[in-house]
Amino acid sequence: MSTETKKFADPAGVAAGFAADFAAWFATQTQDKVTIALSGGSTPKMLFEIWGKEYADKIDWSRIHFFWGDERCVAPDDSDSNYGVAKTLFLDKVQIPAENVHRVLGEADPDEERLRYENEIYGHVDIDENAVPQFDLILLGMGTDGHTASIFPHQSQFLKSPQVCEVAIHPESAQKRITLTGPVLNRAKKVAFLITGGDKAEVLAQVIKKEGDFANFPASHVEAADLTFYVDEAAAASL
Ligand SMILES: O=C1O[C@H](COP(=O)(O)O)[C@@H](O)[C@H](O)[C@H]1O
Repeated sequence: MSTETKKFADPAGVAAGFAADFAAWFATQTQDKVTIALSGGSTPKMLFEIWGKEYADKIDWSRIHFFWGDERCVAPDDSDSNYGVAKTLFLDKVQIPAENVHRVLGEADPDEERLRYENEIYGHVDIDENAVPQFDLILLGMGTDGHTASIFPHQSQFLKSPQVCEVAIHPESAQKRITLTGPVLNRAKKVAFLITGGDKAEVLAQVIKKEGDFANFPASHVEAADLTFYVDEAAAASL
């Protein structure tokens, strides 16, 4: 297992740094189909803008199949939709076949969609000997409460779920979400966290140093074979 932390001056540096590493990594991927689960929230927006503007012609997007690590149970045109954000900033700006974009149907019944999305993943992603899907790359973020994907501290049982996806509930808004579970995050060939902002510094330090309250933060439990934290100086202030 290799874990690395890459520090950049600011959020723009994090996005540009990850985009450059991503292009170099993608160039090493020889398989026909590369499977990637995207993160949501605000942090990846700069990355999506960079992909849409600077990498539209530099990456063969048609070889990539995109999924989501988590999605809010809202319509795709809702400003809360993780898919909607990626579509506007990036997917609409690159040459990618519609069938390569595997969105969570946030507008559907969450329990039915959880199962449908699991099957969608099983239909396109390599499966290991224990029936756990193995994405080539999973992008993650982290909330100020240490949640990652939509695995929140009050639903930490999802870190060990036998299912591919679970229906999560946001602790404050009670918004339902569909999230990948811990075993799927940990089975990915490569995981990259993008984390920015001083409000995440204390939690990030505990997650990376495995100190203090780290065990209560779901992000601490991501232990993929190849794990990199892309952080800005503000988030890294307590490292
Ligand atoms: O709700 C979510 O939160 C995390 C962190 O989001 P951010 O806005 O602080 O970047 C995100 O990684 C997750 O995908 C998202 O749905």
